[in-house]
Amino acid sequence: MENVAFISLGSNMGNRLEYLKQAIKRLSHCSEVQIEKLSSIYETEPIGFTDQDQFLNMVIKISTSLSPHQLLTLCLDVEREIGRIREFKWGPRVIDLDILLYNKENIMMEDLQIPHPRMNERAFVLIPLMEIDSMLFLPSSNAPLVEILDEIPDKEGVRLWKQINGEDAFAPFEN
Ligand SMILES: Nc1ncnc2c1ncn2[C@@H]1O[C@H](COP(=O)(O)OP(=O)(O)OP(=O)(O)O)[C@@H](O)[C@H]1O
Ligand SMILES: Nc1nc2c(c(=O)[nH]1)N=C(CO)CN2
Repeated sequence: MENVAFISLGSNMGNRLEYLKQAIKRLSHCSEVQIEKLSSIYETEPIGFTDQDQFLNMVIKISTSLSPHQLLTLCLDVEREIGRIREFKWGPRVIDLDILLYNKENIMMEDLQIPHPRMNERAFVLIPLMEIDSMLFLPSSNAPLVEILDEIPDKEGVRLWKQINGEDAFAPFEN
């Protein structure tokens, strides 16, 4: 499949690991998506709205024949199928899927911005993303993401929770 995308996953309600696993399984069941790599899973302090439970966060690399908007629709469908209910902005969620990067494209639409507009402020996104590919640049700005991560003050709030080395989408979840 000709396109490469990176997706951030997060969950801070219920069986967080199970929800991450379900989301990856549902993405992989799409014939136009191939899971290429998974980061480890990190337990992270909530950012933005802090009065909520800690998250589990990770990032996955996929290859896909879906367009950016088709990929967004798939991510929103997966969130809805798993049972995400949006009560308020940045509130608790069983699952959240954010498209971080899609090839080297810059997309600025009302319902879709890629690169994700807040990814360069978030250690809970950049740490797992750099684990997958430390050579990534922010499209158009030519800024290496590893240097952007160095500038983020609060990296203590992101702690390794489950080391994942496999490139198989589910093996790391089975043990
Ligand atoms: N790159 C993107 N990935 C996912 N959703 C996006 C993206 N850009 C824009 N959106 C839009 O954001 C809307 C709201 O997303 P959501 O409620 O999950 O925000 P959030 O994840 O809680 O907050 P944040 O966007 O700061 O991570 C989605 O319906 C979608 O249309
Ligand atoms: N630690 C952490 N904080 C967040 C997260 C998240 O996934 N992890 N997602 C948010 C909105 O997308 C807001 N704050």
